[in-house]
Amino acid sequence: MTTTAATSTSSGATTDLAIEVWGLHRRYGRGASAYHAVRGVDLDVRAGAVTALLGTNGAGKTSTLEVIEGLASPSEGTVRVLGLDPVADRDAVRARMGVLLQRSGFPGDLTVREVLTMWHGTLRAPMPVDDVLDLVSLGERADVRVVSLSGGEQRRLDLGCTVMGDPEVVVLDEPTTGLDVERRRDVWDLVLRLRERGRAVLFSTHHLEEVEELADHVAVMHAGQIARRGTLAEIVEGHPSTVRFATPLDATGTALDLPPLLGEVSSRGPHTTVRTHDVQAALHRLLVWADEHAVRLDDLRAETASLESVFLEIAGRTTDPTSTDTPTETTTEESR
Ligand SMILES: Nc1ncnc2c1ncn2[C@@H]1O[C@H](COP(=O)(O)OP(=O)(O)OP(=O)(O)O)[C@@H](O)[C@H]1O
Repeated sequence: MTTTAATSTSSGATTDLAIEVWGLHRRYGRGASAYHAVRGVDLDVRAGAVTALLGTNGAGKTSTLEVIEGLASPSEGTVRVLGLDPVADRDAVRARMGVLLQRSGFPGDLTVREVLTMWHGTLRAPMPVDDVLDLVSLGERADVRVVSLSGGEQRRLDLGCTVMGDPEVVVLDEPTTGLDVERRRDVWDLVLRLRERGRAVLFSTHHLEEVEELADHVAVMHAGQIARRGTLAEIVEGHPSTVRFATPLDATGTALDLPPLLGEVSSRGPHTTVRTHDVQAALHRLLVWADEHAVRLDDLRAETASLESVFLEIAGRTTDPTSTDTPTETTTEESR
């Protein structure tokens, strides 16, 4: 069965947006000591697509997801899940949304099968317990008590409960935390299967490779805001590539004058970095210049823009291995 969630807008038109967030703010506490964790987030999550909320620790991912999950009200802004308010219409939304929290609280003395059977009883049209055990590879652990499960097994049990009701919308807060590489891949497969079935999946993560593997759309969150969003290609597009090399010196140890290199050139300690939108031309100019001047370029490296370079820049760091040094010079050379 493949279904696509379609919800009605206020104008009566249908949309394939399963989750819509406009101008979301979330503050903890009141008055002068309030902490403003989410600062004007807009987000769309489509049916039949996987959306990643990628962010550093404390970026505000969980604070945002909790509002979408109906566990907290927005301080400001609007959230709609399948066209409904997840707090005011909580019962209607919960029947159609599966949620994986960062931590679950199943009683430790219940077995895996007992937990799944208990959860089964709370859902309208659940999958059989044995199917869920297979789906999350816990068949052989069915009679083990929750307290004796490893962290990864507990995570898979949580995930089993999340998908047992075959929800139209699935929200996963860091679904692969604590899982080894093999189990992480199992979760990825599960997410992709949900997408094939037309489900809308929103997950938060710190893992770049998880985003690259799974996400159709990415929202990069930092300091309570969405710093960038779009497809992976859209996010990376427009971000400069880098060329790095040990700063060439003359016999007296003075840095040689470089040719125009089609980008922003900066020197940190013994290295020079060029950030450019035309890495091939910049490299060509550099190598021709080095040949003509009989200069050897040590530690020469070229790196095209990637999700990692975008993410690290947003997080306020750089991929430059010499970045702990103090910058000594920055010039923009397009105009030369
Ligand atoms: N109940 C709370 N009271 C006060 N501050 C809070 C509360 N919950 C979260 N915060 C703060 O809000 C900010 C955002 O936290 P949140 O858990 O949403 O971030 P996150 O992106 O999910 O981080 P992580 O990846 O580490 O889970 C953090 O600075 C956090 O300390």
